[in-house]
Parts: sequence; structure tokens; C-alpha cells
Amino acid sequence: MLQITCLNKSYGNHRALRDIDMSVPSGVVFGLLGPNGAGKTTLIRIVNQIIEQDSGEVELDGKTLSPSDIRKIGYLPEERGLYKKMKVWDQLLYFAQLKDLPPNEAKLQIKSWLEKLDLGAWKDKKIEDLSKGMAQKVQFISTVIHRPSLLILDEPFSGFDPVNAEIIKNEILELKEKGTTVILSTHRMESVELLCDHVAMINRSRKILDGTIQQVKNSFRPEVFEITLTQLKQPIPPEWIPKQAEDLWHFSLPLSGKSPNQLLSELMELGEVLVFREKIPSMEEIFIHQVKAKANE
Ligand SMILES: Nc1ncnc2c1ncn2[C@@H]1O[C@H](COP(=O)(O)OP(=O)(O)OP(=O)(O)O)[C@@H](O)[C@H]1O
Repeated sequence: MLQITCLNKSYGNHRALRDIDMSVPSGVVFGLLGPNGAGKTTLIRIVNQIIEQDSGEVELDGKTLSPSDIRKIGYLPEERGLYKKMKVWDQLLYFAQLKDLPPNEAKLQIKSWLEKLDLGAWKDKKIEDLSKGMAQKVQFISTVIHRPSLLILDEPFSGFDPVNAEIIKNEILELKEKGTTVILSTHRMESVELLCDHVAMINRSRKILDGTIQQVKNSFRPEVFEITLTQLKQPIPPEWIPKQAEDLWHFSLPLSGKSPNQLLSELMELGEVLVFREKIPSMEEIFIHQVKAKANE
């Protein structure tokens, strides 16, 4: 749906994006990851046409991005911005009309979203009278009210308690089910694991990783197995550093060139194998590993 080719952007002498290629498939939740200052917001601002790239191409649905595409995009910026003195209803109507939604349709949409997010009773309140979480919900509605086909969410869960974060997470998944493509920029790796189908990571202005969650995880498999034995027939070699809890022995072993079946049959000689499970790295572990590895280059 979104095709980014050889995108470059500098602020003065500082290169914020360097030769970025990225392809966001239609109908997925696409995680845009990277440490602070990596260049994510710069990329998002270019897609939203807030700033312009120095070189490179951004295509939406196969055509070079143009000002009229703004209606197809919903953008929730990290720095939230609502008019504090304006009432909830008036504000949402204003934002809907900015995105060319006819007033009658806008009113229907606003009513349905306010009810859905439990804000119906607050429609005539000013934003300054709402709690932070409620205001965040209003901002979320203002982002999706015009039914964008591409939704760009920058840290959408910040300011929400766990219950409301869950509500927003489910809304994002529902929008995806209805065909919306979502770009999610977040530092919360547990949200990435839960929501994203595909991820790309930017570090120091360059893209360093790209693929489905499964592909990314597969490429970082350390080929190490977590093992639990009981009823030992032979002592466990001390260099495996086993931890004993009553008659259970826990330790980890690398494959070291063996197949999983070979390793398993060797372990069966030692005792009853209760657990034999490959260690799969979490997205958090992959993120930290990648950022540290690049810092040491
Ligand atoms: N308007 C600007 N003028 C000068 N430098 C800028 C400007 N905007 C961003 N930068 C710099 O460009 C780099 C990339 O910034 P950007 O905001 O895109 O990073 P980010 O990945 O979104 O970071 P964060 O996760 O902290 O939001 C940073 O070094 C930042 O200081």
C-alpha cells in the first residue's frame, strides 16, 4: 500500500534518513521501530506531507503521494494536540470536516465512536474538563473519524491505563479487520508482539531490519534449548551449570552443530526429559541486541 524508495532527509548537516526503502503491505499492522532519534518521526512526517524529503519517492496505492492523499491518512502524532477550550462534539466535527467528511455522516460517525469509547456523556464538555485518558480517546477518534485507509499511530498507548490501552488495542485490531493499514510507531515491545504483523527498524537514520515478526524472530534464533530433566540416570556435567529444584534440573544448551533430535536423544540417556524447548527471542531482546550491536560498530 505504501512504497518508500531511497528516501533521504537531512536537517542542516544532520542526516535523519539515509536511503530508506520500505514496503508496507495493505491490511497489516506495520511496526516502525527504533531508538530515540533514529528518524521515525521524520519518516512519518514525510508520509504525512508535513515536511518534504530531500530525495527519494513515496507512493501510496501505486501513485506518488499528493496533497489529496491526506484524506486517506489518519495521523495520531506523539505530541497530542486538541483545542482545550473547545467541546468534545464541536472539536470532532471540526476535525471530520477538515478531512472533507459531509456533516451528516460526520455526526453519525462521532455519535457512534463516542458511544463505543464510553464518552457519550462527555460530548458537551470542554477538553480541559476531561481526564488525560479521556482526552486521548477523543484524539484517537479524531484520527479515525474519516475512515482513513492508512492509519499512522505514534505511541498510541501513552497516557492510557491498562484497561483503556486494551480497548484501544482492540479498536486497532478491529480497524485492521475492516481493511485499514496501520503503521504503529512505539517503544513498547509487548504491543509490537501483540499487534504487529510486520516490522521495520530504523537506527541512526538507516533501516537495519525488515520483515514479518516470524521472519525477524527466525533470523535471531540463537539455537539454544531450555531443558528440564528429572530422575537422573547419570550426573549432569557441571559445565552445563544446572539449577536444581528438588528432583528437577534446569539448564540451557546450544545445539553446537547437532540436530534437535540428536541433542534430545543424548539428554534422554541422562534422565527423563520434562522440558525441551527452543529459546525464541522476544522483540524486546532483538531490539536491544540490534541497537547495542550497531552502537559498537
Ligand atoms: N526539525 C528538526 N531540526 C533539526 N534536527 C531535527 C529536527 N527534527 C528531528 N531532528 C533530528 O533528526 C533526528 C531524527 O529525529 P526523529 O524525531 O525523526 O527521531 P525519532 O526516531 O522519531 O525519535 P523518538 O523516538 O525520540 O521520537 C534526531 O537526531 C533529531 O534530533
